Amino acid sequence: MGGTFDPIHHGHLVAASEVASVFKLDEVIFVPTGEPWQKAKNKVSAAEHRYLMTVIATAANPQFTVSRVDIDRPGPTFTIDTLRDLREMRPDAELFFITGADALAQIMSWKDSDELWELAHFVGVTRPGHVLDDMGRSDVSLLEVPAMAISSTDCRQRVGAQNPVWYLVPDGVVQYIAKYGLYMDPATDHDAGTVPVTSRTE
Ligand SMILES: Nc1ncnc2c1ncn2[C@@H]1O[C@H](COP(=O)(O)OP(=O)(O)OP(=O)(O)O)[C@@H](O)[C@H]1O
Ligand SMILES: O=C(O)c1ccc[n+]([C@@H]2O[C@H](COP(=O)([O-])O)[C@@H](O)[C@H]2O)c1
Repeated sequence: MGGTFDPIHHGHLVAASEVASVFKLDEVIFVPTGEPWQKAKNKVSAAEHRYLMTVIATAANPQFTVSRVDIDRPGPTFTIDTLRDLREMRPDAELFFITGADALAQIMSWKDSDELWELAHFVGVTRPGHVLDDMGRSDVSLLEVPAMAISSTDCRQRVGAQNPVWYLVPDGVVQYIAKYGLYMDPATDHDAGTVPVTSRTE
């Protein structure tokens, strides 16, 4: 499952869990984007913060892992590169790409969108406020997941307005946001505080 995860929230986790169960997946790899080129650059938190929040949020589930492929690859993040890298790392795996209704609706604007379908099976999940459409493709599956009307935008705005994000994001992520002072000033860049250094492996 790819995402900017700024921050990761329970909508992401419920969607991943439901797809894993229905499609009997061995593992769900969360892949935080490096530079999400379709989002305003100065409005996205440092990749290390987003990566670490994703690690914290997924730590309790043995089926969930986090990959650095997108944040370690320089330049804008394209899913075509994500899937090629994952395929190289896991040549025997059958890949599924989990995406919400809003992201799926944009897929034809993604880089090399014609070639994406050969690299993975796409699973589009329902998301409150968005229409889920498989674009008539047999290589896209649609899945209704428990409705979680949560967005990262809303979580950031709540922190900026000093409203709680408890139970919208995992507890450890609430604490991480407070520790590094993320999203405190909605008028400025999210990249507040010192970015922790992590090792550059998968
Ligand atoms: N509440 C949700 N239910 C189902 N899918 C979701 C939900 N929130 C996000 N997704 C999906 O998860 C993926 C990553 O989303 P992303 O990290 O951009 O979160 P977001 O909440 O949409 O962020 P933002 O509000 O900053 O745009 C996308 O495919 C998106 O459609
Ligand atoms: O490949 C592209 O051109 C492309 C353009 C926009 C988004 N994506 C991917 O879609 C996923 C969700 O992105 P986002 O911006 O909604 O967090 C994430 O894995 C992104 O890398 C991919």
